[in-house]
Amino acid sequence: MSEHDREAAAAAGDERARSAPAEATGPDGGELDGVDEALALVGPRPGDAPAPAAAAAGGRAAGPATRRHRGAPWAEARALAARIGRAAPPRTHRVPLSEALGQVLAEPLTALCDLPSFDTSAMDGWAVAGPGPWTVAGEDAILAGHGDGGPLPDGTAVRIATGARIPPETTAVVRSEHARVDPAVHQLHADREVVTGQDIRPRGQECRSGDQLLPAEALVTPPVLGLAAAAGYDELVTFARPRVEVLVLGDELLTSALPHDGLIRDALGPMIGPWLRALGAEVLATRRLGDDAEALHRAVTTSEADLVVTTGGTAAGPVDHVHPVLRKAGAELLVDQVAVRPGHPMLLARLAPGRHLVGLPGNPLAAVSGLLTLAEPLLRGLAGRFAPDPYRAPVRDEVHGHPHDTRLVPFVHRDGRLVPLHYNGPAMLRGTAAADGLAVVPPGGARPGDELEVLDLPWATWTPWTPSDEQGGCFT
Ligand SMILES: Nc1nc2c(c(=O)[nH]1)N[C@H]1C(S)=C(S)[C@@H](COP(=O)(O)OP(=O)(O)OC[C@H]3O[C@@H](n4cnc5c(N)ncnc54)[C@H](O)[C@@H]3O)O[C@H]1N2
Ligand code: MOO
Repeated sequence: MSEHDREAAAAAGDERARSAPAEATGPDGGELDGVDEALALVGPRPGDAPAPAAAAAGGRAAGPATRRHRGAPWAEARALAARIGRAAPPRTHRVPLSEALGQVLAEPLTALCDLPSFDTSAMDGWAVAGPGPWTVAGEDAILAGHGDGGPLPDGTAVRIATGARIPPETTAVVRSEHARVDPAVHQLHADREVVTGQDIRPRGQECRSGDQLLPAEALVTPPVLGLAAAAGYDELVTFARPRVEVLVLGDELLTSALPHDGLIRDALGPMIGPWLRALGAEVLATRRLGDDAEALHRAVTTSEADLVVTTGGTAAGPVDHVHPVLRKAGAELLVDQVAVRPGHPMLLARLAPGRHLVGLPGNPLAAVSGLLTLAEPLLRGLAGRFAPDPYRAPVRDEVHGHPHDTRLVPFVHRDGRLVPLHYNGPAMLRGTAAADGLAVVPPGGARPGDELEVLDLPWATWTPWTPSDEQGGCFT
C-alpha cells in the first residue's frame, strides 16, 4: 500500500490502513472513496476556481450543496484529521530516557531485571535470623548499595539500612523503633511479635525479568521514565515526534514592545509552537513571513516538516495568500472551512504524500479553534497517541449558540459543571488563557444543565481562582 493509498484509505475510515498489506487495496474504488470523503468536506468559496482536489478527481462537484457555504461539520472535519494522522506510516526511533518524555512507546516496556533485583530491607532496623532474642553480630551495619555479605547465623541480628541487601538466612527485619539492645549482653529484644518475612521486600515482588510493565502506545510520562530506569533501561524505542514548521503570516505583526500605528503584537508566534510541543510535536521552526506570497510558496514547497501550520491569510482579503499559494503548489484541499465559530476559515491540505498543511485563521481564538479541530487530532495520530475518551459535562450557564455552526467556548470546571468564560470573541485570548478547556456548543446553543462535549487543554490545572463573572460578554 503506497503512502497515498494509506492516507486515502484512512480518509475513507479504514482503521486498518496503518498496517494493511499492499494487496489489501486494489483499484476497487477504495481510494476514490477516500478522496470522495475528503472532497465532501471541501466547499468552494465564493468566486473560487474548482479546488485542486476537485480537479484531480475529474472536476466533480465538491460535496452536498448544503455544506458549500458553511464548511465541513465540525465533528467530521476533526474525525478526518484524526484518520489522516493515524494513516501515516509511523516513524520510530531509539532515544535516551532524558529525551523520551511526552513520546509514545513503540514497543512494550518489558522488565530487563527483577524488581527489586534482590531481597531488600524495607526499613532501617535489624535483620534477624530465627526467633529472638538475638545476639548482635558486631558493630557494623549493612548499608544500601553494598555487596553480598555472608549468611546470618540463626539467633543473631545485624543492623541494616532501608534498601540494603538482606543477608541469606534472614527471617525478618525488626524496625529500630520496635527493638532495644541490652548492652551488657549484646542482645537484641523485640518489643512486639515478629512475623516471618516482615519488612523484607522479596526479589521480584514488583516484577520478574521479562514481565510486560506497559504496553506499546503508552505515553512516556515522568513515572514511566522512573519505572523504565528502575527496570534497567537507558533508552526507549518510541514513535518519533511529528516535525512541524509554523509559518506566521501578516505584515501588521510586531515581535516586541507596544502596538502602535495600526501594528499589533504577534500573539500566535509565541503561542502556537509551545502548544504544538504540548501536543507531542517537534517544532522545527517558527518563521514570520509577513504577507509575502512568494516567501510563503517557497516555505510551503521546501519545508521538510510532516506538518506545516500557517497562521492568518486563510480568508479572502487582498493579502490572504494561503489558498492561492496552495493552488500554485498543487496541494490537495481536504478540508476547506469548517462549520465552527470561531475559526471557520480553517483548512487542511495535503502538500505531498505524508506531508500536510493546516491553515489556522489569523484571529487568535480562531487559530486555537483550528489547532484543536484539525492540528491536534492529526498530530495525535502522527505521534501514535490515543485520543482520550470523549466526555461530556453539564454546563452551569446558558451559552448562546450560532444558528448553524458549532461554537467552541472557553470554560473552567467548577463543582462538576462547566462555567463558560467571557472574552471568548475570535480576536481574544483572555478567556482561553484562564480556561481549563473549550466546550463544544452545538448549533442553537445550550441551556443550564445541558451536557456538552469537553476539549480539555493539555495543561489544564483546574484553575483555583474563578475568573471574574463581572466581565461582560463579548463575542466579536
Ligand atoms: N469578508 C470576509 N472577511 C472575513 C471573513 C469572512 O468570512 N468574510 N472571515 C473572518 C474570520 S471569521 C476570520 S477568523 C478571519 C480569518 O482571517 P485570516 O485567516 O485571513 O487572517 P488575517 O486576515 O491575516 O487576520 C485576521 C485578524 O487576525 C489578526 N492576526 C493575524 N495574525 C495574527 C497574529 N499572529 N497575532 C495576532 N493577531 C493576528 C489580524 O491582524 C486580523 O485582525 O477573517 C475574517 N474576515
Ligand atoms: O473564524 Mo472567525 O474566528 O469567527 O473570526
